[in-house]
Amino acid sequence: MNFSGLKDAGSFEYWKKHFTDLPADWSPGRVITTFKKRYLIKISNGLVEGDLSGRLKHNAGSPVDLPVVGDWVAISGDRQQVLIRRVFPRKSVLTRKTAGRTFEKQVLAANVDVAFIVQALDRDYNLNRLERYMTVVYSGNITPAVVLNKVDIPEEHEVKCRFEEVRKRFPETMLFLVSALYGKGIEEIRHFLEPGLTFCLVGSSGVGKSTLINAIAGENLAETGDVSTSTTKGVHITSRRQLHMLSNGTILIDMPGLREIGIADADEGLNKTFPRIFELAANCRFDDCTHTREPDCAVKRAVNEGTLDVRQYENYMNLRQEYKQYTQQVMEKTWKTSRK
Ligand SMILES: Nc1nc2c(ncn2[C@@H]2O[C@H](COP(=O)(O)OP(=O)(O)OP(=O)(O)O)[C@@H](O)[C@H]2O)c(=O)[nH]1
Ligand SMILES: [Zn+2]
Repeated sequence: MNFSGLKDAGSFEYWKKHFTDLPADWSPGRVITTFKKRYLIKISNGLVEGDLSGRLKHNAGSPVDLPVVGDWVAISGDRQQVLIRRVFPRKSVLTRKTAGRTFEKQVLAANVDVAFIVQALDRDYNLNRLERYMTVVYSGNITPAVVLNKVDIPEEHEVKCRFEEVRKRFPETMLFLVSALYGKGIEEIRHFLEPGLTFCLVGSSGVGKSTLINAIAGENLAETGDVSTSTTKGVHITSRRQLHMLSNGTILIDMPGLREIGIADADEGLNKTFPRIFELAANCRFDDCTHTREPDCAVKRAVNEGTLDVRQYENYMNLRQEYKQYTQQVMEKTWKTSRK
């Protein structure tokens, strides 16, 4: 397969090895955005629009198997009709349980290296929600970084306080204090970006993700979502889930504000987000301790002794419960389907 000319769509070394024996007329590409049932794909010499091949649609076990922004795919055809033949194995995924009472898993983006979790230092700031996002990001095999935006709004001491709070909770995680609107902290973020890697921005609506993308890129990328129309036959993209290729070789994926990000995959994510609880749990008397009523529970003991923040414990228990509910529902659904 010819990967040359795709460097600006991200590092593809990982996928190269998986796809050495594909038909000669297939070529690689990366999904830039999806709209309705069509896909915009970056290929070695430009952008093309494509559909799913019948076989790919037919073989997809669930919507999770269909391409999303960031996916590396194999395509065939010419510019008249491009078909996506295969989705390459994903290195990482940003997933969530879909909003509402359904228990569907939704893949929001694939092959993201680093996720900037953006919170605004106005009413949006919430440590519990930050832990929720951390869990989702870690679970998807993505490295988190935290951006506290709108530092121009609160008093200086409040900014400092929030900074310390997040730093203390996540000492290993990159943390940026930013005012996207006034350009503060943008240079630090640019410095952190790495050519070839894929970054995405997640966070609630209105925290300033689009403003931040534009500030980082130094141009208005996120507002209109336009892509080079000369190579896409004038397609106008309105999707907010879009991959931008910056001039320094970094890839940035813009995400719409998420009202709700339910926990779908979490085991690893919870352990990484709450490493202290994970460590403590190793000393509980029972291996399957639920850290509620069992005797000799090291987690509860730490809460009672004041060495583990009770708020952190409660948030952990909530997220864990949510994850359990999700897996239970999935199991029930699978069981019902298998009996049909
Ligand atoms: N004061 C202040 N306002 C900001 C800052 N960054 C963004 N805003 C404002 O916050 C509002 C929302 O910004 P957006 O960039 O659209 O937020 P978003 O996260 O992309 O929102 P969604 O598109 O709904 O997901 C706009 O009015 C911005 O001008 C900042 O650093 N300081
Ligand atoms: Zn326990």
